[in-house]
Parts: sequence; C-alpha cells; structure tokens
Amino acid sequence: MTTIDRNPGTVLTPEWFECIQVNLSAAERRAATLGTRRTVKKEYQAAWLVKAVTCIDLTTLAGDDTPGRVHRLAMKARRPIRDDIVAALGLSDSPPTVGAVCVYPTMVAPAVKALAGSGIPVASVATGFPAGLTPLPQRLAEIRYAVGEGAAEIDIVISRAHVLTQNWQALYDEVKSMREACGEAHLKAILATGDLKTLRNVYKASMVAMQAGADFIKTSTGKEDVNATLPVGLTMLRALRDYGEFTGHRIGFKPAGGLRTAKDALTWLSLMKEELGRPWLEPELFRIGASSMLGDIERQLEHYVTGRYASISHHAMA
Ligand SMILES: O=C[C@H](O)COP(=O)(O)O
Repeated sequence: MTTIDRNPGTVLTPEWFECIQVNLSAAERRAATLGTRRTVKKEYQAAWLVKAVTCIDLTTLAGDDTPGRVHRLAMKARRPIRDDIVAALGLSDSPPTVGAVCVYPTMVAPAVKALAGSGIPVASVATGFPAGLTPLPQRLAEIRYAVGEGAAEIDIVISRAHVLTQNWQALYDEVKSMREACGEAHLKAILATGDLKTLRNVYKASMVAMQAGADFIKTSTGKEDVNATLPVGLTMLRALRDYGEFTGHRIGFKPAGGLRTAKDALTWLSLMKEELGRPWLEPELFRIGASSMLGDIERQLEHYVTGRYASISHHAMA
C-alpha cells in the first residue's frame, strides 16, 4: 500500500471559500452525462470492478449488529470475490481484499479480531453518528474509545448546525479537536451533505474540514434522506482539488449511502478519474462506503468470466 502523507491542515482560512459560487445546473448537467458518456467494457470493466472492490469500505451500521454479523462481514472482506471467479480473472496470486470494514465503535474489537493478519483496516463511525448531536466531550471520548479498541480510521460526523449557521470557526474547532482525538488513526469527515441545503455549503464545509486536518471527506452517513449524489460529489472533489492546489496535500474522498450497484461503482470511479486523475483510484485516496454493493459487483464479474448471470441470491448479501 502506498502511504500518503497525512493532511496537517492549515489555520482557518475563509478567503479560500467565502466567495465561492457553485453553478447547480452545470453540476447537474455534468453529473447526468457521466454514466453515459464514459463506459468501460469487457476486460476494462472487469478490471475497474476489481479496483472498486479494493476501494469498498464494507459496512454494517445497523441497530441489530452483533459480533457474529461483524465476523461474517470480516470473512467477506478477506475474500470479497469467490475463489473460482478470482481464479478465472487470473488474480489467485494476489486476491483482492476490500479497503476497510466499517462498523460502530462497540463492534470494532470483534472486527479487529476477525481481520487479524489480513492488513485490512477497521474503520469506526464515531462522534454521535449519525446525527452528531451529543455533547462534544462525549463525541471525543467515543473517538478515543474506538481508537483504543483498534480502529485505524474514524468516520466522524460534523455538526450540521455549524454549516447552516455559517459558523466556520466552530466547525473548524470541532473537526480539529476530533483530529487530535484520533491520534494516528485517519479521520474521515462525514459532511452529511443531504442536510446542508446548498452546494455552496457543501464546498465550504469540505474546505473547512480539510483546513482542520481531515484525511478524507465523506458525503453521507447513509441515514440522511438524500445520500451520495454526483453533483455533491463533483462539488466536494472541486474543493479537494482546490485544497491540493493551495497546500500541496492529497486528501481522500468517500462517497457513501445508497450506493448499491456495479454501475454506481463505475460511475464514481469515472468521476474520480476525470476530476483528479489516476492517483485517486487507490484505496489510500478513494473509498466507497457501502453495505450492499459487493453482491452486484461479484455478479457482474461472474457474468464476465462465465457469460451467464447467476441469481442475486447466489451471492453474499454485502
Ligand atoms: O458509511 C457508509 C454508509 O453508512 C453505507 O450506507 P448504505 O448502507 O446505504 O450502503
């Protein structure tokens, strides 16, 4: 795995975002053509789908999660594609694994245990996920708990109120304190973009989170009414690119929520490649947060190697 230098952040610099304008119809137009204009076929599509698998944060974030479910998910994370398909793809020497397994804090320990020796990191949501409305000291304590249990990545949620009231200093201070609580664990800042009302707010929140030291910016919790959309993704990637131009730092991106199909994976990979180029097609800089996308990808790969579609019930549900 390539190591990317962590984002040290900057001081809060409103000049980088306060006058930003985002053209909604241009963003929507661009998003609408992405899945049609650029299509990858046959062996290229298979290669892209394998790439997508390596970038998945395989997720379970349900009230009825149990150590047993997390264990099963971890086994799927180790072997996300069936052995016969992997063999037919010629990948048996280095079978793909997923980018990470993402769980609630109390499920970190079983996940770490089940993934021991695999090199697959455990990501934990924290900070009062999904609403983020518990008091800050408890939110920071939750990060420290998850890190103590062995989480290598922490998916924090921001206080949407700070964005909706344009209180950039409060948002910056919050994310910076969370980054400090993370220590060596990487911080992914979930902006919950479906709650932020405008693309301008999405751009500004992205920029403030990066200035406060976020290693990744992530669209959604999967629990908002509207989760990852392409116009939002495009806006966040423009902020990420601008931040890179200002600072020289590469920040990761994670669309999440409602992404279910192989086609979704291909579309988001296309967006990454067009906006940021090849370096962002690696798990160090790109993750897809998904609880139920892997089954469709495996099915498409099976079709590629056998020429037939298996029933969806033949594949694992993740
Ligand atoms: O962070 C990941 C999301 O919670 C996953 O959302 P999903 O269940 O809609 O795939």
